[in-house]
Amino acid sequence: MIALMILLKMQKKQDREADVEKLQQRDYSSLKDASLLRFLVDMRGADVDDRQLRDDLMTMLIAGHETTAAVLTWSIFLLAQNPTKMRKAQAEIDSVLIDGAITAEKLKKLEYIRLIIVEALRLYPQPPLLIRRSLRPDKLPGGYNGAKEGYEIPAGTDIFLSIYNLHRSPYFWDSPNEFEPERFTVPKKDENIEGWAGFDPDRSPGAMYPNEIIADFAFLPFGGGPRKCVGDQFALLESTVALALLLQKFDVELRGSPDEVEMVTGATIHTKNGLWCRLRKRT
Ligand code: HEM
Repeated sequence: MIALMILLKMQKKQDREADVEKLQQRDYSSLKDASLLRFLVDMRGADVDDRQLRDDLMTMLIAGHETTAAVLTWSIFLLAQNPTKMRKAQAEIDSVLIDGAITAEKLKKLEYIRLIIVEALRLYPQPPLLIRRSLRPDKLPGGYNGAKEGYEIPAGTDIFLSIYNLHRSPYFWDSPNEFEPERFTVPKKDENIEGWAGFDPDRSPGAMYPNEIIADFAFLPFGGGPRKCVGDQFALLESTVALALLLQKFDVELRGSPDEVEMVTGATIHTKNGLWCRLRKRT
């Protein structure tokens, strides 16, 4: 943290010497010290205090780093227990990444890899809880099997939405605890669940992943509404590249039983003692 504060001071000092218009037109690709911190300092201007900058940086680190690390961990955990699905993923990778570097075009074609990642987010949502505080008194609808008259919410109430439970609810999902990336390719009717419109990919044509609109908010891998994740597309691309490059080169097995990999929850769901694997180079 001290190192971070020193870095902040150095970056802010440089800004005082630059003029504002030049800052706004700054070409980051040609900058010697291009970094997220540099960008935040530029955009926030000289008035912002160190605490705010530190908080912004921590938000980006936690929001963008822990979450992506967690989804990759659980994707590997699930694949290692499902060798048939791992081979299916590798067949897709082998047919798409034939030679040369990964390009945007090739990435688009790694559809099964993306489904694996979002299925891992269904089973292990990051974060597992979304939290809201009501600013005004409100009334929430009772929902399916809930109180007919709905729920009064006094001002100042903290509301915890368990996305973990929503994503494993038998109302919305067949075999909810099973790892089944293929489930997202099939539309699902509303199953007479009052207030739910079912799962319909036609609701968001061309979407990069089965999003909250397609699932009518039964699936919130990146949240929804005004506070939805700003990094969803980037996160999915980044995770696809990482997972594809790993599976292209290695077969992965768990070292030990899956039950030994205990979940610990906080801002994200992570493993208690890491995910110990045996990697075998593919021939
Ligand atoms: C797999 C990776 C990721 C997952 C699962 C994820 C998930 C989420 C979720 C569920 C929210 C909504 C939180 C809420 O409603 O309270 C959120 C917000 C946010 N995410 Fe992500 N995220 C990921 C990656 C990223 C990346 C890579 C970045 C930045 C580059 C990022 C930046 C943010 C920010 C800044 C917010 C707050 C948006 C706001 O409140 O206006 N996330 N993320």
